[in-house]
Amino acid sequence: AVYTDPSLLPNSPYTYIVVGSGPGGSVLANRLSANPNNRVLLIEVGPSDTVNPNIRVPFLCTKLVPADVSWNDTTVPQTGLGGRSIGYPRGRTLGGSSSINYMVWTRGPASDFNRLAHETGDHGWSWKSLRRILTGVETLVPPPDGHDTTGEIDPSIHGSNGPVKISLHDKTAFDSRIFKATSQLAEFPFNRDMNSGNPLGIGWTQFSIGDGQRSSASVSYLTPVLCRPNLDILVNTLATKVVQTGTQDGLPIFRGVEIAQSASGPHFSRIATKEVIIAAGAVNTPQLLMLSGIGDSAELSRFNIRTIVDLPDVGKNMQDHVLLLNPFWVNSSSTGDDIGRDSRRSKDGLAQWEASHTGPFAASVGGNIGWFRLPKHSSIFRQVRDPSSGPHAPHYEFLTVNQFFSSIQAPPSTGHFITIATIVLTPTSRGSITLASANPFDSPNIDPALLNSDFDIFTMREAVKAALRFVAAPAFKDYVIGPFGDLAEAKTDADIEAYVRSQSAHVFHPASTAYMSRKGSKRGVVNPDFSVKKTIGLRIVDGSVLPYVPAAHPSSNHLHHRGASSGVDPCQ
Ligand SMILES: Cc1cc2nc3c(=O)[nH]c(=O)nc-3n(C[C@H](O)[C@H](O)[C@H](O)COP(=O)(O)OP(=O)(O)OC[C@H]3O[C@@H](n4cnc5c(N)ncnc54)[C@H](O)[C@@H]3O)c2cc1C
Repeated sequence: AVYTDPSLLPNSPYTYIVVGSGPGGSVLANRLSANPNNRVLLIEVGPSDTVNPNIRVPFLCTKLVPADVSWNDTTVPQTGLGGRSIGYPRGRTLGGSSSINYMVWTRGPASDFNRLAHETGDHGWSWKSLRRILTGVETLVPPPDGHDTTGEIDPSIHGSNGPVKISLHDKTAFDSRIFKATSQLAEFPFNRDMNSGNPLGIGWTQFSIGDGQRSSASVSYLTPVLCRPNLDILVNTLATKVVQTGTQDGLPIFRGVEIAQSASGPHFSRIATKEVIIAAGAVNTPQLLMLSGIGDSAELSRFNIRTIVDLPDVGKNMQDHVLLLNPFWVNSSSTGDDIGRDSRRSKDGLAQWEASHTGPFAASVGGNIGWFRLPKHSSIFRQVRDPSSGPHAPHYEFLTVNQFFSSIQAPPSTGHFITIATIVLTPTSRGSITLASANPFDSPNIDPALLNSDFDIFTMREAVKAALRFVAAPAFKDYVIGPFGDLAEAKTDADIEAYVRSQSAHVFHPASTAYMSRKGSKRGVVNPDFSVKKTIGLRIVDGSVLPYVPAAHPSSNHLHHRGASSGVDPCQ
């Protein structure tokens, strides 16, 4: 059942309490409640994902930030961005960020998983071990326009019975030019399926969209099991603290959770008989740990919080992908620009989606993706060790959008555009989450340290130059007119660097703030089985545990946690 008031929760004890309902928490709540002997409580601070009807409509994904279902946070000033603070949205509703994200579905390179297996000493994390699970979470369905996708995806590496529906998007005129360009420029080869473990090249984007609708973690893992009598979901309620309930073999047991709906309102506590699992995401998980006395003792004492477990790496090692949106003028009226400008077309598009879940509103942004490496002999490698996980792992990404797209520059009222987003995938900058106050209802200090290293700025600069080379392919002759705005003025490396620093933002992929290390290692926050070091009864299962932000869009990676479902048994 779904509860909106903590005072109405049943009194009988829960076996597991899960905090946060993003991809990490939803999968866990589903899997644990599949066993009828477990009683599971899932706590989410945001409302049900049914409160905002735009969540279901793929094209409206850019309208969910900030909204009633997103955290409205900003970063601390970012030195690498010329001192700007930028918005730092995450989902704040059932499904977490998977309910507001852009639904790009990527597994990442095999070597990312193999590096995790190697560094944690746990072979279960290897690509070979996880491949079956990666396939098992998906059901590949036709695109909204039903076109023949032969040659655009390799169905043999995708699932047909998993909870998350995935699909390609409808074809556009821009797509055919992109694929022509891949046959003309050796630097940008075609890759039929980037989810094979070797993503290098340009291919069709796969989306967690099924039958024209968002297939979020909530839709895939919670909705089918809402009627399980042993699963309670509490929304609109913040977990303010995990609470020590005892000691065993000298280690603190954390099986208690304190919850509240406002700082001044009543606080309640619940106890799990087996475990508390934190899945509050890479920003809020370290905050919750620190508020609970788990973290760097020096940091905690600044807020008069008694240290129960001294784990200095809590909140450290923060990583995120840097994003730069590069719009180009084009000589074509078949872009998505007019839909945003013309309310009649927009109304018609929405009406078509409502009637049949087809048309422009059935698509997200980012029709094609390219994954690339810096050349081996790049000067930066004389100074910095290659931070990628292996020779088949990318350093940067292109994401193509068939319209003007920018979070910084206002959309022009006339003209037609394409946008090539360039993204740094292997940042060497490391940021942090620190407490701003001891009040759990206050946001923490968010410092992703974007573009804070020579490698990151070098890579973004080279990615922009690669995008300029790409649109110079013969396939775009008479189509791409030229770069829009500040990029048009950037002629030298120094100009491009200034452009990069003034226009970059992040691509909403915070990670690594409670990272995993070998069992017994003094570094890190969790062991390879997600248990929090030096504690009993407490685990973390979300993006914060990954030691490196994946060279991919990470939502799908999160679902790959071992134990993720291959199929969900709906309640009868
Ligand atoms: C705008 C946007 C676009 C994105 N686009 C893509 C994309 O196209 N493809 C992709 O793969 N990834 C994308 N991502 C990233 C992806 O969605 C995240 O990496 C993923 O959802 C992280 O999962 P998580 O379980 O770690 O945390 P989250 O999804 O952030 O979930 C955490 C949940 O915990 C809740 N919570 C936090 N603190 C508490 C507390 N104390 N008590 C109770 N509840 C709490 C939050 O409200 C939230 O619902 C995007 C993200 C955003 C924001």
